[in-house]
Amino acid sequence: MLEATLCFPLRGGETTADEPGDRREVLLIEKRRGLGEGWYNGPGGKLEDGETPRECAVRETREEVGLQIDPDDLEKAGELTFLLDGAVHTFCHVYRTAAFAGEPIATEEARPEWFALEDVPYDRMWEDDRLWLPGVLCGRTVRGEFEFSGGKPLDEAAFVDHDLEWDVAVHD
Ligand SMILES: Nc1[nH]c(=O)nc2c1ncn2[C@H]1C[C@H](O)[C@@H](COP(=O)(O)OP(=O)(O)OP(=O)(O)O)O1
Repeated sequence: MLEATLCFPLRGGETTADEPGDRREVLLIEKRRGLGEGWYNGPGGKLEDGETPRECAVRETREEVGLQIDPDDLEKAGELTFLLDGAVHTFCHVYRTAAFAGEPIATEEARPEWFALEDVPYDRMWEDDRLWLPGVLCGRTVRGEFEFSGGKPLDEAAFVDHDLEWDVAVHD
């Protein structure tokens, strides 16, 4: 089983009487290699030896788009289990943060792009994202299980079933 992370940096959000509503933006990456290549997702990746999930989310966000994040500023938002043909493929820790330093830059791994929350390109993301990411972006916590079938790699398997629990306690 792989352990991995996803991180969703958020910016903006000042509302006025004239323009109420959630006007925040989320930083997504268009992945240039690896699992989910060509799709949008948050920055993230697999844990390295000896690394905590929080450290991994900070490192991957720095390596993929050049943003600096203090690990204490990450807010844990979810725990997702991705199963492939009945076996756990990846356990993924999901974080969000409104605190970071720097401007996103494109790297070999990723092209960053800010999206208004109502314009998140779910048709160009993993099929499961539309089920859990909207809640995560508006501050909720989630625990989810997502089943894929049809053999490796996971991004070519069919998404067949899911189970979600909202507003759960998630640690670290
Ligand atoms: N069904 C799914 N929905 C989703 O939103 N993200 C998923 C997903 N299945 C995997 N991921 C994410 C979690 C994690 O951030 C990433 C893992 O992909 P990879 O193994 O290719 O990692 P990386 O491309 O970052 O590789 P490394 O840099 O070598 O760690 O894919």
